[in-house]
Amino acid sequence: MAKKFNVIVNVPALQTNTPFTYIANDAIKNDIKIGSRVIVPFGKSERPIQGFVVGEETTNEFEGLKDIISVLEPEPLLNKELIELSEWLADQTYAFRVSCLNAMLPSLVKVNTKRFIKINETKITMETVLALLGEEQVTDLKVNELSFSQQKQLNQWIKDEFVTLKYVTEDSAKKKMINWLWPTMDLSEYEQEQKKLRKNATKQVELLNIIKTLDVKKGISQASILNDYGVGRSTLNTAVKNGWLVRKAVEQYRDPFEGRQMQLDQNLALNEEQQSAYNLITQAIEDKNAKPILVEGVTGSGKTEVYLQSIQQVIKKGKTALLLVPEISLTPLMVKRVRARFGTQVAVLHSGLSDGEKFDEWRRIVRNEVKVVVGARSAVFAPLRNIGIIIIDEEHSETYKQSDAPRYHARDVAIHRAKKFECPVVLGSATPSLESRSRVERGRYDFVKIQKRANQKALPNIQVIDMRQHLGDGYNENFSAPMVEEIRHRILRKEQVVLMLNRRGFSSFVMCRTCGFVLTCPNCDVSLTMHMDSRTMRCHYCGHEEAIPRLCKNCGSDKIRFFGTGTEKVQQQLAEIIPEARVLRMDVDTTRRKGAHERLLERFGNHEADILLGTQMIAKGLDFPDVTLVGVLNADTALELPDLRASERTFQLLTQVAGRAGRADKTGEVLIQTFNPDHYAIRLAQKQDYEDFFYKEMYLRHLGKYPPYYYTVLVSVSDRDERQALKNAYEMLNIIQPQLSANAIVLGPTAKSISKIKQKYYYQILIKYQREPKLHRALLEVLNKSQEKFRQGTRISIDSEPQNFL
Ligand SMILES: Nc1ncnc2c1ncn2[C@@H]1O[C@H](COP(=O)(O)OP(=O)(O)OP(=O)(O)O)[C@@H](O)[C@H]1O
Ligand SMILES: [Zn+2]
Ligand SMILES: [Zn+2]
Repeated sequence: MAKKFNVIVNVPALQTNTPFTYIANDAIKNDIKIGSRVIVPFGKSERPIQGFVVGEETTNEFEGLKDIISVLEPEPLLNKELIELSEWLADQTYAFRVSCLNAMLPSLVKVNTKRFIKINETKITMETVLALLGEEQVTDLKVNELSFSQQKQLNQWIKDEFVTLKYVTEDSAKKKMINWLWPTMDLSEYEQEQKKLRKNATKQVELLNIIKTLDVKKGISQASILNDYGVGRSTLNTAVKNGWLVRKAVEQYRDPFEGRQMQLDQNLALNEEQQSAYNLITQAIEDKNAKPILVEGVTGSGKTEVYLQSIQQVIKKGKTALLLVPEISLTPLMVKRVRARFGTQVAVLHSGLSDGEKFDEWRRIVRNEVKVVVGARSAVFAPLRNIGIIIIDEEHSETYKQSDAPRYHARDVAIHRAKKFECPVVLGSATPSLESRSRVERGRYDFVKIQKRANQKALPNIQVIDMRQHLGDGYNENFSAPMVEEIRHRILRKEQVVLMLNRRGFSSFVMCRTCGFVLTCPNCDVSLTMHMDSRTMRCHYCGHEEAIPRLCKNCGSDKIRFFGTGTEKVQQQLAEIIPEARVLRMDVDTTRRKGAHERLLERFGNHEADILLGTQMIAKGLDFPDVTLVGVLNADTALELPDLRASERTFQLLTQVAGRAGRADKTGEVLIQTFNPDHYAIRLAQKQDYEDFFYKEMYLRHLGKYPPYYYTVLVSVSDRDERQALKNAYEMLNIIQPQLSANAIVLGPTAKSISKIKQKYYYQILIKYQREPKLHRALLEVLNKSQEKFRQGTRISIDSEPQNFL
């Protein structure tokens, strides 16, 4: 008996939350599991498209159902738990189910449908068809590229059945296959073979001698025989023909750590505070308690050591662990530390990997070959089974919130998954988000503090330099006299310095020096802004995101300049003031190439430089024992932003970067240059008093009716026709408003801060609320409406807990 499955189809134009039912015939029904990717026919044309199996259908109705064409892989990339999670995620983030499923998978996994022309050679010759259309069109038909006369002729041929259109699907997820060779005979048989050879067949003899040394079970890669042993290709082929060796293509994982050495290390003995954090976590593991635990530990308090030992405990129990870090390519040190403890049991997922590497790491996880996954935001969907702990390091980081649909926060997803697995979620930070810290107050999270540094030293002393008074006493606008003096001292003492140029709030863009091309958003008429945290170019208006280019998109030149980082200029100024200082610059310009970030840090660690000069990317995670001075050149660039979290972000950044000083035996010092020395975010960062900051900021949020006192949701509407945009915004308001109580605050519809972008007008509605039980359904209705509006050209998006309201 054939089976039936419910499939969510991947048609971008048809954003749906409802699955369609398909039949799985006897040949494939046993290969299909919940989570499998399948190819199914869709629509009138029965175009083959990709879909995700989300459930089995058990009714007896087969009428009118179509067959599943094929299954894409024997072991599904998603499992039942993740399929269920996608349903929850769609509901929580007001996104369509298929966007959630796509967001969960590594980017490589996409299926493209191609059309080609099949020629009926009894009626028409291949030459005639090729003459009209050309080979490219015949193998990959793109009707929109044909002239009208070509289209007309083609349509006639189709009618006359001279040709037919066929579909092929191409899965972009490819395994890497390599040739492998195994010996087939035993030693005496090889001796026999050798005797049969002619005297001058020296190459064959040599090869036989190599074969005799091979491990029968393990075999050897063809590449190794050719390159390491210098065997000729034809000699090898003859050997295979003679039956001396058997050759097979085997799958090989692409290893993101290829060629890098790994030194295993050992547990450190925990100090008293670390021990109590560890005890709280391991107790929760024992009790299967999924209540999140906030670990508020000052910089350098040894939180990482606590994570590692907790993970070890989980592995001992035969379970797996998930460790999220802000954007892992920025914290290679963290990956190194995890791998030093757990070796090859670790898989890594982040945007710095190639698509192929990501795909392979993903499959290692699917096949239960790893125990620990370290990754950035989207790694929260890693298909680990039997999870025993989820840790979110630097839990306050804004990179955990995705700005495109599905607009999820990794913390919320982690908490949801942890409930399923009955395991603890550990949120770690020196400066927790207000959201998390306030949940501690309300008893929703457990809480433990680590107040002392692991080295038992005091936190570094922080001095604030009022730049209004020091303007002109230094050498230029970036360096005050005290800053220069302190840097000189360190260089004399052969200690190291970290200098940060705060770029938050500055817009940085990319220009080609050869042709002057500026990278702009494909949707809007604005230049894309560089984001160091996610290493992408982002459009601030539509949320479009793409990789930072290496070559000019216009002329292909590699002479690309990144404007606005300012670090280059500061580096020149430093060279004039302190010519003897050796400076390493770390910004998007110097870290574009894969692994460059890591190499720079390694060189700094080896004392190949005295000063590490960089943007925010140096604020997190660095742990260098000889850094005794941290200088912040400009603390306040972000304070002026119309962003409700401006103070919180500034406080977090300053505390983080200050924490890079004095982490080992030597005492650390921090200098902060600012034009706003009296601002509370700067004063409290100077005291490194998170708790004080928390209460002060909570008070202000309370006054302004902002998160975490109020929940927020932002509904945005855009259209080419301004009246349509506004009209639709009101229509959405009319769906939402009647469902709200008098306590909710509705702002808008108002035009966005830049209201017209590339012929499109933007309006938004912001809702602030505390308890509105009917709001959720109203927003789901808005989502449903958005599908209908999409066809009419209006775009509607819903962002729950937006990161900013601009
Ligand atoms: N129990 C311990 N005994 C000795 N050294 C320790 C201990 N725990 C941690 N350390 C060392 O202290 C330093 C700081 O630890 P770690 O980087 O884990 O702190 P952290 O809290 O994660 O810091 P941050 O939040 O600033 O990145 C590291 O060099 C680490 O090896
Ligand atoms: Zn845009
Ligand atoms: Zn160019």
